[in-house]
Amino acid sequence: MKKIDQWGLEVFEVNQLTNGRPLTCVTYMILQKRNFLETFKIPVPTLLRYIGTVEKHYRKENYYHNNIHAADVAQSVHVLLSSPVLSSVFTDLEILAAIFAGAIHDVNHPGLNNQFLIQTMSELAIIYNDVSVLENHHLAMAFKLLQNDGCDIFANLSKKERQSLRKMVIDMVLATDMSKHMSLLADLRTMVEAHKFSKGISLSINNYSDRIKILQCCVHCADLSNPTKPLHLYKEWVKRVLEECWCQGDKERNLGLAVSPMMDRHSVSVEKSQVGFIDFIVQPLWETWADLVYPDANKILDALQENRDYFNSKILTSPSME
Ligand SMILES: COc1ccc(C2=NN(C3CCN(C(=O)CN4C(=O)CCC4=O)CC3)C(=O)[C@@H]3CC=CC[C@H]23)cc1OC
Ligand SMILES: [Mg+2]
Ligand SMILES: [Zn+2]
Repeated sequence: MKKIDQWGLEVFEVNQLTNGRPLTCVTYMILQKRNFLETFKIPVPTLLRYIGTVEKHYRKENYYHNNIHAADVAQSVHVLLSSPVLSSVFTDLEILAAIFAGAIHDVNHPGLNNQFLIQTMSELAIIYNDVSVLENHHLAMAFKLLQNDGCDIFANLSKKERQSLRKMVIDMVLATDMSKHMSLLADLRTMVEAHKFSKGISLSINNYSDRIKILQCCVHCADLSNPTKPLHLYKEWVKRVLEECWCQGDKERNLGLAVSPMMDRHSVSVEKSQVGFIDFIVQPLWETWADLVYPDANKILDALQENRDYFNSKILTSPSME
């Protein structure tokens, strides 16, 4: 756990070493490291009870959207917000909100995406009227669990702090809905461009909409950070996300629904889909983030490029190669 501050934490080892409680361990370590247990008067038993309950509400049967992914995203948010360029930009409350958002952002994920839940008129889609169905569910579940006996980790925050934290967490988790990706990226690009003109002035942002935009991008970057991690970790995440997608594809096929491209175990090219995912989604986002925190994310960008080249080199260019 000495590596809690490093990019590329061996989160699958942490899962083994903690008997399947990586989220509880990682969240405790991060809050302890940042002295947030004292700052926000969070009793350790309350934290362990709450985050332990949240961890239990992640579905272990999911190959990808499980408690290990949550631990990975929370820890990635922690490292991103430790970036020197961002030091003294955000308040402790904002950082607590972002780490909390990372920890709970996929809680009780059913292993199916919004499109499937909407198409099959699932109970969740009915409850949330087809709008960011999963993300609304994760938020509602996380805040509901706070009301369990002895679980209110924010009991000693002021009313104003609790309201502010709740709004920021809602804004951050709703922004992990991939349907918001393009608009979030466009806003981040606009801010980075504006910041370039105020060259030299450290990132000073005093309005909520700009501050929350950067925090939303931070959690979104963490959620899309698999391709920026050491290759052995990235490959494990690829295996897991495909297994989960293929299970959905099997359900779609059995229901006579159109099988989404990435979900069809009989047709997807693993390598091609990773190169496409990086080129269309991951690289543009991380390039913009790296611009914002220049030069702090350069090594992450290099790792992303190396991983892209690895998968690109594995694409079978001609049948003779097979
Ligand atoms: C480790 O590998 C992955 C990890 C997460 C995801 C997620 N994917 N998604 C969307 C699926 C549909 N999308 C795409 O098809 C993107 N894309 C192309 O444009 C060309 C090829 C390709 O894959 C956008 C992302 C999610 O919504 C998941 C939930 C939230 C965040 C990322 C997750 C995808 C991964 O590998 C493709
Ligand atoms: Mg999600
Ligand atoms: Zn996620």
